[in-house]
Amino acid sequence: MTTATRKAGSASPARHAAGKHVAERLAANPAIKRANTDAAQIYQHRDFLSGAQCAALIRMIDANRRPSTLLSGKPDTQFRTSESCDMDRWSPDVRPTDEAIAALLGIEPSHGETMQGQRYAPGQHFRAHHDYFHEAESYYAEVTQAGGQRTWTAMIYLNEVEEGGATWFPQAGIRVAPRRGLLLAWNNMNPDGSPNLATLHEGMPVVRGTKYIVTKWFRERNWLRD
Ligand SMILES: O=C(O)CCC(=O)C(=O)O
Ligand SMILES: [Fe+2]
Repeated sequence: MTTATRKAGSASPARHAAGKHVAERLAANPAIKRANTDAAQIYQHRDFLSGAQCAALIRMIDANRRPSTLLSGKPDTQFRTSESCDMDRWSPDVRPTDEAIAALLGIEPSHGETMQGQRYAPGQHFRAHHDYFHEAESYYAEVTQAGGQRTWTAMIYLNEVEEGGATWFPQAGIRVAPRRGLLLAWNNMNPDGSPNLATLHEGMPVVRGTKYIVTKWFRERNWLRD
């Protein structure tokens, strides 16, 4: 199966350019390892954050968590059972990490949505989904008004989980276990800038322990208004 056959929406020059630019930058970084698949562009960076930085973000998530929501407002409450926390991007505890992620990928910080923290207790999960917006969904026009389509996702595991909680890409055949400080990033688009079906992924249930991550989604254009 080639990536070219796995489209789920329109291509775009901006998405194509973002894919190429970021992939070239990551390929040139010796700290980055590409996952062993052609189905999607998936990358890892170990120890992207220090233990102290992870601990500070965990404290913030614990203090501000609320039930996670879904874009589509799906009535299925079992789809995403974790808790989330919107982080203040201008806070001195958040901004350096926020900007370091953007710099690693080579994307303007203004294309990034507000960083979110996620917390999964035993049994909690985020079922298989795409991070890009589906063109056929009723929410599409509204959510793409600021910034357009989502291009890259970056997430960082903030702690070790005793059992479970891996991030699984069933179609790309990649499974990543939580490890403190590990950054995982992927392009939600195909090289031509169309949504890549094979980026389907799932936050598998935590079995023992608690999983903490931060997630950052980037857009093809400015998401932040001046
Ligand atoms: O928890 C995970 O491993 C995946 C999280 C995720 O897919 C997301 O936040 O979009
Ligand atoms: Fe996701």
